[in-house]
Amino acid sequence: MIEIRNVTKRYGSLTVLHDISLTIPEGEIMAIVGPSGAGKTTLLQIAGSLDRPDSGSVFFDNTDIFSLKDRKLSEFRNRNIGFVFQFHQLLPEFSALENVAMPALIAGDNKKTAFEKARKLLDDLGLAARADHKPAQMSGGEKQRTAIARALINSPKIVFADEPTGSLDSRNRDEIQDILSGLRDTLHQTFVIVTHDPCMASIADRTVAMADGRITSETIADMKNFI
Ligand SMILES: Nc1ncnc2c1ncn2[C@@H]1O[C@H](COP(=O)(O)OP(=O)(O)OP(=O)(O)O)[C@@H](O)[C@H]1O
Repeated sequence: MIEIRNVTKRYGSLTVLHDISLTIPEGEIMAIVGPSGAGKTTLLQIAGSLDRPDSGSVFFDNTDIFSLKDRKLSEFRNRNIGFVFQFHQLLPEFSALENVAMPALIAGDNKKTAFEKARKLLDDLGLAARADHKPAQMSGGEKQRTAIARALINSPKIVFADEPTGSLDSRNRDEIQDILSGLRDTLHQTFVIVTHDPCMASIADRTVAMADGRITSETIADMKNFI
């Protein structure tokens, strides 16, 4: 269970998040939607510990993550949180297999274990034949599937995804959506996904709408439960 409590973020005189509180339930896909500039990415970055709030806190189970010093916070992030970005951010000089194995090696897995886990994930995501390819030798959809495998390798509590289908055509978008909802259904993987894509929001169990740095509604799929 992840809990965002009274988070405020300012850039100079601009307040981009106003006293946001939000609980992220385990095993669900939460979509965050809203117009450009609403603060979605800023909230994702803070919830994912990549950026610190000016006030407020983020709890992962009982850990107040921003009470950790930078090095401990990096370790915590690497073990517990996966990220998928709009542009895959794979390292160009490494193969798909090496890119996926990297967070496991950083977390302390030995090479054999890390590469076995990476190969299994690539197999599961239909990329067995691409394991030795570098990002430049893969399609956009394949790169994004590799990025998802990388996000999953340390069995994170949660995966944060910022516009994961934003750079893809509709066929690849459908494929990524199927993968994400499949991971939710089989592994109970928790996802928080910032998206402008209405189809992506349709696989969400819960949709949080933001505007001007505030949460304007929270809708649970099929229940039309607004706050
Ligand atoms: N590093 C920064 N320095 C100054 N202002 C910033 C910074 N990052 C974001 N902002 C501002 O904060 C506000 C919220 O930005 P954010 O990227 O969180 O919005 P968003 O809802 O994700 O938008 P989009 O859908 O366009 O990605 C915007 O007004 C943006 O210009």
